[in-house]
Amino acid sequence: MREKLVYLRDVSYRYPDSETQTLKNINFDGYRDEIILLIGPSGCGKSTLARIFNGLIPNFYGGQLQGEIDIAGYDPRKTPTAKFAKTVGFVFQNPENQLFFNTVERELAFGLENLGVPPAEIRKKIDQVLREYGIEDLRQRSPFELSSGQQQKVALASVMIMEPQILILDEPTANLDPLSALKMLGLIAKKTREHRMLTILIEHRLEIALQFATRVVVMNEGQIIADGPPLETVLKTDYIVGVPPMVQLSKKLQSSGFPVNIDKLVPEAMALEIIRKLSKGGLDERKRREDNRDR
Ligand SMILES: Nc1ncnc2c1ncn2[C@@H]1O[C@H](COP(=O)(O)OP(=O)(O)OP(=O)(O)O)[C@@H](O)[C@H]1O
Repeated sequence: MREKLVYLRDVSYRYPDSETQTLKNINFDGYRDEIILLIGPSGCGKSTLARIFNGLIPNFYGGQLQGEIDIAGYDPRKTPTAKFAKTVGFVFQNPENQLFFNTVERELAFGLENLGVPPAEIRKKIDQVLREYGIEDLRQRSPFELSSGQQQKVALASVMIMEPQILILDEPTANLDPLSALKMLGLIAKKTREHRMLTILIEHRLEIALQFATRVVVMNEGQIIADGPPLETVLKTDYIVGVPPMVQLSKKLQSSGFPVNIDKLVPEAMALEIIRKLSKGGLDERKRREDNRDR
């Protein structure tokens, strides 16, 4: 049976000075091994929902939070945010906001030191993480002198060194070029599989993110309006999100009676599928002509 790590029932939330609810009747379950892509128009409540997952709501933001909540056994209303740190890793859109120390090495050591991990073990873990994320050469550098892409990697590494069960990423590729974004999300997907985490990804770059997501959740005006397999769910809700051209093309082909089955949103896969269908159609047509001639 799949292991449930997040359980939300009828969850609503209102910020302290707000007159309206930002989240309304949210029902959401998240399981180990999932990469959930959370999408929806700007201001629909994605980051607000993410702040419940890591306990910043209500612990830091206050406000009125209602409903049943279980985040890996914790209710954020009864658990201090610091206690979430080992269980829920969070990478912000702007990594600078979560880097505090004068060297990358210190940055990576901080969380483990707080947990009382012995120094020799911390050193071993730092060596391993620096290697895994390809940032060995940054060890003694100041995080504040690094490029945005390098900072994103350090922020992710400093979260992953804690071996969280749940990883929340709020636009982790916002400052990256397309190739670096692809590599970053590829790395996150690999780590999700290796560490058997639940990863929740808020990301506007759908054409890249859809290649890695195992499920898509769509929000609008504080509510979840669709939840299911990635392509199917995006196709159903294209009036709300910026649908990548590849998805639009597959939808157009489908509605023209030419369904194509693609599981990867890459031109090569789409081209192969179309060629396969066309040549099959071509063969069928040749056979029909031959049959007619033989009659
Ligand atoms: N600290 C806050 N206090 C009051 N209202 C807030 C606060 N943070 C966000 N909001 C409001 O809550 C609503 C949802 O914001 P949120 O940042 O969750 O949306 P989002 O879907 O993540 O948007 P984006 O894609 O632009 O990041 C918005 O109307 C926003 O103005």
